[in-house]
This record gives sequence, structure tokens and C-alpha cells, in this order.
Amino acid sequence: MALIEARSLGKSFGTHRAVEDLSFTVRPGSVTGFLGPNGSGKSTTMRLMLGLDRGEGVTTYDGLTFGELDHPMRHVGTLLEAKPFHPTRSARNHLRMLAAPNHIPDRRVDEVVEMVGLTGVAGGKPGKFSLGMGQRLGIAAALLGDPGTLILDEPSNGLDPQGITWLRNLLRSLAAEGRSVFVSSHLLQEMGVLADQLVVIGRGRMLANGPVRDFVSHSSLGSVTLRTPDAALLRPALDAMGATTTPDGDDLVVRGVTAEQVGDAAQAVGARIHQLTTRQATLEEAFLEATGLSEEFRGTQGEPS
Ligand SMILES: Nc1ncnc2c1ncn2[C@@H]1O[C@H](COP(=O)(O)OP(=O)(O)OP(=O)(O)O)[C@@H](O)[C@H]1O
Repeated sequence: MALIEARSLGKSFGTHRAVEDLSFTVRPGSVTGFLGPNGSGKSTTMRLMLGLDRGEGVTTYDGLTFGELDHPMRHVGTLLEAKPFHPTRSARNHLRMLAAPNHIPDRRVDEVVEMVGLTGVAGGKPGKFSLGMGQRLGIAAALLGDPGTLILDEPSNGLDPQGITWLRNLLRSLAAEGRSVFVSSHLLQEMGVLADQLVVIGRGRMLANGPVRDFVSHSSLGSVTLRTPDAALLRPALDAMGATTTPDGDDLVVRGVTAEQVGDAAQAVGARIHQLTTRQATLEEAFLEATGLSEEFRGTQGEPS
């Protein structure tokens, strides 16, 4: 049940700066989603957190670096993109080989095989597994040591819709037990239901870090739709507040201000409101908006694409 603290992580590949000064925490009891466009540095960041890549900064698990943990597998379960499965060893034996040096009993191997739904095929060779089955085996390996912390890079890759729902329930229940879960995914809609916290990066730099609901509610793509017979009175007041107002049939769609601000402005100018609804941006919209800013940033820096 470790508090993960990543401080000032950085990494260059030659002249290319892949990760720049990333600091964040992942708290026990939470699922923290790690989002960023392709090539933005998510895998590199995870590798840095686990001491697999040399770079700048430090990551601690309840104050200890990964290298300082006595039995890392019992503290931190990991799933990274490259899955080193032995081509001829059975899935169950693959897990036993990982378990033995960590003093994890065979009983636990059977438990995790069942948890990931591979009981019927655990005698088979991972080389013959589908992408989704291979992914389940990787998740089983991450869970072997019953770790308090999970770092999972794209665990939903290759899973079908049932598999994605299963994974969501699994990760949420592991977090509910007090574990810290740090997970990257391209599936934004899924991340919106899975994660309660987000770390969003673009071009290796931090774009947003905090609760999912704050990330979404701060997006300017949310809107307030209202119906008023006094649009001529209200629109100038909203414009003066920096809002954008767009007529939509009998309605007025307002962006850039909250519903409360619209209500207050209406009262101040004596405009009647007959209907008012709010629409929050989706996580996808908020993500595209945030990472669009990062593309803009790239343009101003003159970096290669
Ligand atoms: N071993 C390497 N040598 C050189 N460049 C690398 C290496 N690994 C990653 N990079 C570069 O670092 C940047 C970040 O890559 P990384 O794989 O961490 O991104 P990512 O966010 O995980 O991408 P994806 O979502 O596509 O998996 C990319 O520009 C990538 O080309």
C-alpha cells in the first residue's frame, strides 16, 4: 500500500528530450491514469520509475527506491510493454519460475491464474496465446507477489470489451483494498470510468495532474445551454465576461463560464431564464484540448515532430 512519489524525472535519447521534469504522486486507494499521445514518454517514465532506464530524478515507494526494496515483486507489480515469455514453457510454469526466487508459494500461482481467468489454459504455451491472453498472463505476473502497488503500461491492450470490463473491476477492487494503481491507457472513455486521478503529459512534459473531475471541468469545451427571451440583454453581459455565446435554434450555447456565472449575470441585467442545462466536456475532449496545447508548445519551441 505504498505512496509513490516521482520527483523531477527526466530522460534524453541522444539530443531528443523524451521526459522533462515530471513530478507526481500516486496515492494508496486510488487508480491514477497516465495519459499522453503516442510517443509522449509514458513508457519511458514508467521505466524510469522502476530504475530500468537511466535518467534524472527519483521515484520512491513509501520512501524507498525500487532498487532499495527487499522483495520488489511483493511491493510493486509491473506490466510493461515488452513481455518476456519463454516460448516453450507453460504459462503456469512461467509464473512458478517468477514466484520461486521471491519465495512465493505455488498456491499463489494458481490463485492469480484464476484471478485473470486463465485456469483452463494455464498448461498451454504463451507463444500460442492471443494478445489478450498474453496480456492476462502479464497481469497475473504483476499480481503474483500480492503487491501494494501496481504500475501497468497499457494493460487493456488486446482485451475484448468483456476483458476491459473485467480489468476495470479488478483494478478498482485492488485500489479499494488500499493499493496504489498507476495505469496508462489509450482508451480515454475507459480511463474516464476507471481512474479517479490523472497524470497527463505531452512531449514528455506535465500538462495536468489531479482529479479526473477537475481535468474535465476545467476544459473550455464544457458548455451551458440556456433559453431566455432576453438574449439581447444577456449576451453583451456574457461577452463582457469573456464567454463565447452561440445561438442554437431557440437556445444560446455559452462557453467559457460556469452555470453559476451565467445565473448571476442574468440576475444582474434582469434577464429571465426559462431553461438552463450544463454539459461537461468528455475526458476525450479535455484530453484533446490539453494535448493540442502541447502541440502548440512544440511549435513555439521549434522542436522536430
Ligand atoms: N530506446 C529508445 N531509443 C531512442 N528513442 C526512444 C527510445 N525509447 C523511446 N524513445 C523515444 O522517446 C519518446 C517517448 O517514447 P515512449 O515509448 O516513452 O512514449 P509512449 O508515450 O509510451 O508512447 P506510446 O503511447 O506510443 O507507447 C519517443 O519519441 C520515442 O521515440
